[in-house]
Amino acid sequence: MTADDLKKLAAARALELVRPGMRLGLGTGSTAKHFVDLLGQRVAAGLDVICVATSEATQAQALALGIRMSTLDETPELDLTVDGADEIDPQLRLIKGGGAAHLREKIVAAASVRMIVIADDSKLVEKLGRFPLPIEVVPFGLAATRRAVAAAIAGSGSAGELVLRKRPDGATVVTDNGNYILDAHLGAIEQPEALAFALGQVPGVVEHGLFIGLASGAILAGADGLRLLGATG
Ligand SMILES: O=C(CO)[C@H](O)[C@H](O)COP(=O)(O)O
Repeated sequence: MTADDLKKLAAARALELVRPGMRLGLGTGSTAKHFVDLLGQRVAAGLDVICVATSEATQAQALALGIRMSTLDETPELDLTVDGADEIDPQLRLIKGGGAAHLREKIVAAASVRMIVIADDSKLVEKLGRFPLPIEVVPFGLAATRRAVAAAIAGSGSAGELVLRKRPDGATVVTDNGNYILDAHLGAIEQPEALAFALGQVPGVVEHGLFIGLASGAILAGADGLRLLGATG
């Protein structure tokens, strides 16, 4: 099985959690895309749900599939969000934002009674940090914010290079919210909670990709089948 087959397997298992009338948060990325595709098939067959997207890309995909879309202003509480992740540790702490969508993803997850993570099992790590930690920052004052972010990282016991995220054509990546992404190459994050707190104190940081205490469960697909972490019933 390819990694993409595994992502689809995890997405299909998450679809079993969906009930008629649910208010759903729809994640972003290649794994979440499978979930939205499968949900679209169920909607075409008559399932009635209302959804909030975590990115413009997911919004466009869902609308094209005929899924009824709402906003957090109209629907401020969601029953279930299904989203991918870049890394998942055994305590269900996550790194997200590889697709630059972690600000909306975090807002949507926080508005949800449950957040279920779907991924292939290569995303499961003992310690977060091998994947660069995305930090969304406002363009104004970038150099000053960057220095403050570096100081916050050092002060919370981590170290590593900060790289302004670029597109393949060399242009700076701009998020759906008009901001930039600094990717922190940290290697291993020994104290995720301390780092999350420190980054949250930096003016100019809009949101970082550490998701702590947000995921209720994870569905991980591997060559040996599905592995469930936390509450996935
Ligand atoms: O956080 C995300 C986007 O901001 C994605 O969920 C994360 O990057 C995983 O993506 P994929 O399912 O394509 O591996």
